[in-house]
Amino acid sequence: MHEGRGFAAERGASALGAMEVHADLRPILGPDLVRLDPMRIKQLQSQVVYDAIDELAKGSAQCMQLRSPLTTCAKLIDSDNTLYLSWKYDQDEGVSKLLGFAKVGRKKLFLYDAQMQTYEGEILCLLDFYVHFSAQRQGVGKAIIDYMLQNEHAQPYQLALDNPSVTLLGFMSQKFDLKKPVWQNTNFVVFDELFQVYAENGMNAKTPPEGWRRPQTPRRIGTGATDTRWLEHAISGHPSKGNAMSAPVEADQTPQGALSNRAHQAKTRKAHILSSKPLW
Ligand SMILES: CC(=O)SCCNC(=O)CCNC(=O)[C@H](O)C(C)(C)COP(=O)(O)OP(=O)(O)OC[C@H]1O[C@@H](n2cnc3c(N)ncnc32)[C@H](O)[C@@H]1OP(=O)(O)O
Repeated sequence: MHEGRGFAAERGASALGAMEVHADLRPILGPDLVRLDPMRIKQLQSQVVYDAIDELAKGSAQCMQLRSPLTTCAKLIDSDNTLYLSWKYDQDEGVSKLLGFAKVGRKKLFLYDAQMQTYEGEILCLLDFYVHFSAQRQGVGKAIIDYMLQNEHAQPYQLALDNPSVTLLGFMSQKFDLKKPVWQNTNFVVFDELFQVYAENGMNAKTPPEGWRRPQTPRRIGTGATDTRWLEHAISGHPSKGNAMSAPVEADQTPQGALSNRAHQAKTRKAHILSSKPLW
């Protein structure tokens, strides 16, 4: 426990329970489900909260066997991503407990459907999602995602998942009835429903959503020339804010990290998931 900072950051299988802060965070965080965009995080000006979020995010990295966390407050402040945090104040114990979070951001993705038809659009991406192990399977994750979707004005099938774990795919199947993941070569996963809704609506493929323009040069993805469609449900965002996929990849670049970086993890996880019998 770091007494000077007023929080008890447990690691691994400690008995402390969810990430605990020996302080009442209600005046700082407000409600127990909270949307923290970069501006809000900057305005918090609370090292205790920053440290607590960073510790919780380390738990996520440990779970995914990553050498360094994908989420830190410092990185968030410098990004276009938003953190949805679940926490609670325990009056009896006088501690605030950080239970879990989802980090989302909008990215411009090129996607294949199951028939290898390509699509292009800005998609709401689930980039990091974690509930402390002591609070898992109690509805916290579902509450975070519901709150996030409501705030982002999105439906579950409109989400792209960044390198999802088997648990996350099971969660999406069980809680949102999304059972047909379509793996992309970028290691994002979208769901078949995304393309079905597009097809059912019979939209004119030549008409991009508002705020979009077609690529200036024809794109070639993989080996074949592609006929790119616009995703009807692409969410318009802020192209000027650098949501493009050319943004730096958060991966451990050291030689030791090479084997455990996210891309490597994703490849092995994807191979494992695709070669396994479905778990749900
Ligand atoms: C894009 C990415 O971030 S990929 C990484 C996703 N994160 C992880 O895999 C980290 C480890 N897992 C977790 O942190 C959590 O289990 C989460 C975030 C996936 C879900 O949060 P929870 O609070 O447990 O979710 P919630 O209680 O709302 O729903 C539980 C459902 O999730 C799935 N689930 C959660 N834990 C498990 C588990 N250990 N084994 C199998 N399924 C599980 C099941 O579908 C479960 O439904 P059930 O309990 O009715 O069987």
